Amino acid sequence: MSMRRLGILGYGNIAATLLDILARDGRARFEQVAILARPGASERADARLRTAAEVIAEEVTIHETADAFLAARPDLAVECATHDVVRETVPEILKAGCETVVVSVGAFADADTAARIEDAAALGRTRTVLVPGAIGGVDALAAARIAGIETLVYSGRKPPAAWKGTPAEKLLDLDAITSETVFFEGNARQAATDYPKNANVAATLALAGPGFERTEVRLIADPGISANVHEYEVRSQSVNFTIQLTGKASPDNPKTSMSTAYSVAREVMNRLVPIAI
Ligand SMILES: NC(=O)C1=CN([C@@H]2O[C@H](COP(=O)(O)OP(=O)(O)OC[C@H]3O[C@@H](n4cnc5c(N)ncnc54)[C@H](OP(=O)(O)O)[C@@H]3O)[C@@H](O)[C@H]2O)C=CC1
Ligand SMILES: O=C([O-])CC(=O)C(=O)O
Repeated sequence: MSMRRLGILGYGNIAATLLDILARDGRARFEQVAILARPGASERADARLRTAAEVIAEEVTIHETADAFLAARPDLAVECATHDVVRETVPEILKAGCETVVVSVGAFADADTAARIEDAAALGRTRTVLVPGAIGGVDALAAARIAGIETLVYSGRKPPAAWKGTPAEKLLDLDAITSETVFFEGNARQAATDYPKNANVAATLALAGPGFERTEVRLIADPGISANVHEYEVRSQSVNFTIQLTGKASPDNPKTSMSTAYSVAREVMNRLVPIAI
């Protein structure tokens, strides 16, 4: 296939895991892997990503500006950074005509960001692809949306440690709770806005399903589990279904399910193989 240069925005847990997965899988071989790091952080990115990237690429380059990243002419960019990167940088990448896979899907809860991304993709005559990430069943959900969705109720349940550094800290004592505690009930727009590192799934379900306002979300801290449990129930004109995924937490980031990086790897691999699935 013709994908010779891979670009990665971000150098954290998902970026590192993605490169490890591709290196272990062995099918991916690139002329270049170009990485966009935060200004001043290229040494950290280098230490974290270079070894695995060198297994799959002839050349590995680390850049600190979008212009320098684009000068590497990536055939595909993969965003695995933050909502800010989706808002500030992804439009530039798209305008330059580079297809971009986005994992920080919650950024689309901001209507202005969503409009900028859409305009940028049209200007660049390319597209952005939102990965399912930590959730599954997005194919069935997006198909049901065409028929008409009546209700979608989602709950995201994680161990208390995964909610550290979020507004949940002000709503409950994460170190002291002894039973599962629902601390957020609202729509997907509010969830994705208030919990940018923990409610990307809510945004994905909203975008594939009935929209941000009509996607009902419950967020739960549960001291009785060690995994990230995502569950949703859909009622639609064509199909009703319930899905539950128990995602193992990433060793490097308990907020992020390990399955997310595999979902991104699938998206990349599907551009390298003759039969995509
Ligand atoms: N769609 C889904 O199902 C899921 C989505 N996610 C989302 O995926 C994203 C990545 O997750 P994860 O890898 O676990 O998070 P990490 O925090 O481990 O990694 C994020 C990386 O992005 C880097 N970064 C921050 N700002 C910039 C910038 N301006 N330019 C380049 N890099 C930048 C950070 O650098 P530094 O360390 O210097 O801050 C960090 O290395 C998050 O937004 C997360 O919310 C996560 C799980 C599921
Ligand atoms: O990785 C997960 O379990 C889901 C997650 O963080 C998110 O939805 O942002």
